[in-house]
Amino acid sequence: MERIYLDNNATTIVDPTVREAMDPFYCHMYGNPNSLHSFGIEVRPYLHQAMEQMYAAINAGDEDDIIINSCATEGNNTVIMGMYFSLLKETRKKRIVTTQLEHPCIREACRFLETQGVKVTYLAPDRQGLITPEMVKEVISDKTALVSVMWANNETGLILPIKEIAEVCKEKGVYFHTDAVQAIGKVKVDMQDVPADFLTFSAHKFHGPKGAGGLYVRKGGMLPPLLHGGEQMGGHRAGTVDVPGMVGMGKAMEIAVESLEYENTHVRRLRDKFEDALMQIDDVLVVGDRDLRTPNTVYVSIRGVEGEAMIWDLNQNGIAASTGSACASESLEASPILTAIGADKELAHTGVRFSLSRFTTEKEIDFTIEVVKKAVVRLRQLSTSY
Ligand SMILES: Cc1ncc(COP(=O)(O)O)c(CNc2co[nH]c2=O)c1O
Repeated sequence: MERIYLDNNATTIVDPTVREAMDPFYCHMYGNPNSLHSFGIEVRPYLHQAMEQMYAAINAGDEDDIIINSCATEGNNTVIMGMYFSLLKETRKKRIVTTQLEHPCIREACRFLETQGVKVTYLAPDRQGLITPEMVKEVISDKTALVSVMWANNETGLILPIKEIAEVCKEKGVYFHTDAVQAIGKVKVDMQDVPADFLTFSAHKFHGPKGAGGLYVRKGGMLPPLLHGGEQMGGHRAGTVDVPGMVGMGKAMEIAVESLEYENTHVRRLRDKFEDALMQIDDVLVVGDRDLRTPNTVYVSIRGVEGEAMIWDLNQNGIAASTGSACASESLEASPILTAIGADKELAHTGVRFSLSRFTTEKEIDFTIEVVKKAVVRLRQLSTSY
């Protein structure tokens, strides 16, 4: 059988339709959009179309901004560092509230600001693995400059109550940022319904190209640029625009929103079929209520089976999964989410994440179920603790 890719929360295949849309901008229409001659002018309508697709995909207001950048790591750093230079340095607002669930690019940016004298609160998830609006309300003060909470967790797929958290922040007059990397294309993202001030996304998470990302800034949101230089993106992000990347991201975002129904029916059905099969195995813990998770993700702990050992076994059978965020896959620390929900230390090291996509087939899921069952038997026989 062909290799099976079940690590879509790490990155996704570029949709062939997206690739087709990108192709002309490598060797045919390759001008710099800032150039005044025909080579530059001819690409601009395609960038405008891409912007229109992105605005429509998240229902952004006409006076809101979407700043095109290289990835969500850049977008998240732009928000965190931008807050520091626009608010934290100059005003009495010296605090940031975020969570222990965030991706390393949020946590590490906050840790850097702590070395600059900023006080950061890292909220711990509850026993269900969630951050609640009440938790945020409790720690917000008149010194809080920014609250940053991810829309959906990359390891477990757990969806956080972003609308309610954004409403708490609006009521308190505190800027709110959400990292929506794992939400776009999986749940509805509507900026007229969710009063977030900033939102970040990354094209390679929804079948667009790697190296393209976006930062939504609601009208009136002031953020200094992270990258200084030319006048691109209205001075909000210097650097020659990645034309094929931006065209690809716009097309991918349009398709991702059109595919929401498919993700939440067909992909969800395959995920649930896989999860039901996992639950037939003794001493297995699946993190989070499946109705509170993105439709493509299942994070499972199998007692007596080290996460890395399972990943190796799967890989030997041509199946790609992960122990969690690839950005942190080298760290052998226990998962904070498993620790927070009360999983014992042994279980907290056994997490394996499977993340499907609209390209996953039922045949692939059926094959993976058989491989996992055999791997559990084999690895438990080798275990000294099971
Ligand atoms: C929630 C979240 N935020 C930010 C990022 C960083 O995005 P990038 O800058 O485009 O790379 C990721 C990537 N998450 C993962 C990358 O590999 N496995 C993952 O779970 C993510 O899942």
